[in-house]
Amino acid sequence: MDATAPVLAVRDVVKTFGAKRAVDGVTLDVMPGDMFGFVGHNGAGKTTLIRAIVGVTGFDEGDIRIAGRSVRTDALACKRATAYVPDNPDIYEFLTGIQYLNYIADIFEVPADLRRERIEACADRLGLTSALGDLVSSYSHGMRQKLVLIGALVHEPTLLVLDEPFVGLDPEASFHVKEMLRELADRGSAVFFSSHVLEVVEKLCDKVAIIKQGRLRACGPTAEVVGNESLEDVFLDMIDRDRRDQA
Ligand SMILES: Nc1ncnc2c1ncn2[C@@H]1O[C@H](COP(=O)(O)OP(=O)(O)OP(=O)(O)O)[C@@H](O)[C@H]1O
Repeated sequence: MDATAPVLAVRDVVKTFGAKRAVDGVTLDVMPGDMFGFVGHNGAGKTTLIRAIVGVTGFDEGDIRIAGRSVRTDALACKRATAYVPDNPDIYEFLTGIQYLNYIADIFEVPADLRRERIEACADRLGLTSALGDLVSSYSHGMRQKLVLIGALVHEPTLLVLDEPFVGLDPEASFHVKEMLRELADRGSAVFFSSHVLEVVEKLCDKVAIIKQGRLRACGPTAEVVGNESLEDVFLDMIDRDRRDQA
């Protein structure tokens, strides 16, 4: 993989719902090794952009490239390089945890010994090993979240996209997930995730983008975006300034 080429390149992307411009001309690059945090208020456009990136929804204008390939014209290659952890981990309830993981590993053609090794390591770390034989229908939200995450890591994606990955996780699981994401990025993959937990984003991410009403209001290395303030201060100042400008 070329370390100087973006794993994810979003260019002037617009997504409309009727008259609403949910994503309004967003451009950003996520590089190999990046932990990239995507923050914004409720309804700002985070999930809409994430869905466009992973190819579960289309978009009206612009271009999205994953490892140099366009999600419009080379969708399958893009999907092969990507793992997606949605905010609502609705997965096949009639499968057991291990059946689900083997299903994902089959799709991504992960060899048997490698998948066993990865599944064991991740499940042990997240405390899910003893539940892998149980039906997904018996899992709590947090257990489903962990299972989807293990499924995402089982094929060592070039790009991992997560929507609110820490919601529903207990503090210990949250700690391990942060470590696992960091380790994936350290191996050269790119991690892009949305979160409302600004402290986590500030601590974990080397880059951050702030979206408001579909437009990027800040984007770059976390240290530069934050300056001498905290990410929370920057975010709240932005909202205050906008309120004053509108008054
Ligand atoms: N399927 C849809 N049909 C119509 N409008 C939609 C649809 N999906 C999203 N929107 C609108 O697009 C805008 C952006 O929504 P989106 O879900 O991307 O926000 P978000 O930043 O992920 O919010 P949250 O933090 O609450 O999850 C909102 O105004 C929302 O109402």
